[in-house]
Amino acid sequence: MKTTGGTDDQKRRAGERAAEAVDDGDVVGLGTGSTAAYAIRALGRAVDDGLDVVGVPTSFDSRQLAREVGVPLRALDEVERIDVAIDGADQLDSRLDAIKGGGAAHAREKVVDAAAERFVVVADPSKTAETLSRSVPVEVLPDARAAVERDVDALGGEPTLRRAERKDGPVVTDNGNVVLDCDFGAIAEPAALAADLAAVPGVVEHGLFVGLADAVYVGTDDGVEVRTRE
Ligand SMILES: O=C[C@H](O)[C@H](O)[C@H](O)COP(=O)(O)O
Repeated sequence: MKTTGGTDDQKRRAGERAAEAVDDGDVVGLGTGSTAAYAIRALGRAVDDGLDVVGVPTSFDSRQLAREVGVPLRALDEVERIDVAIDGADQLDSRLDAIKGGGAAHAREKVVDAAAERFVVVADPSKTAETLSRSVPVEVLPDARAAVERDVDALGGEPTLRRAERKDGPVVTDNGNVVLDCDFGAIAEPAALAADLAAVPGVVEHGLFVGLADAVYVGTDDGVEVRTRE
């Protein structure tokens, strides 16, 4: 499922630049995916050098990596605020709206990213687009799959159950649910589609992140392009 045309160096530049913007004493949302991982590793090095931060992980993988690199962790319900969240994206448009969930982590990511005072997306140039058009990952209660498929179809989408690669059967999220990748073609009104999907019974969370990002750091071959919400 995960596809990206970006290079590791582009992702590293974006992740490391975002980590540099973390201040002493910050509570940091730790996103999921290969780009956010560079930020987590950079934070680990900064902690070694004396930075005082607490990380709130968004997935099994981000928790594991943060532990490995020595970022102190708290669960979301153990912190009173999140100062900044750093997270990747599968596609981004010029309004900073995003599609996330290529790694099926979007439900917890959305809670953490939305709770953050400042949400920074880290990406490579292959993720940017004028209009969002990738399939939208939709996390669904397993028993509701068929009903949600019918509702997605009625909304003009084409749902496909995400299947595991090294196991028979579906991908099961960190929350015990399944994922429908829903192809809506070019998404002219992301906010309207986000509201429609959120209203479908059985949908736990969808991967449209509309109006949430404050800034996007796009790593390029020779630097980082910073875009902020106007
Ligand atoms: O579920 C996964 C997350 O939404 C990731 O942040 C997203 O898929 C981007 O990952 P990557 O940086 O590996 O392309």
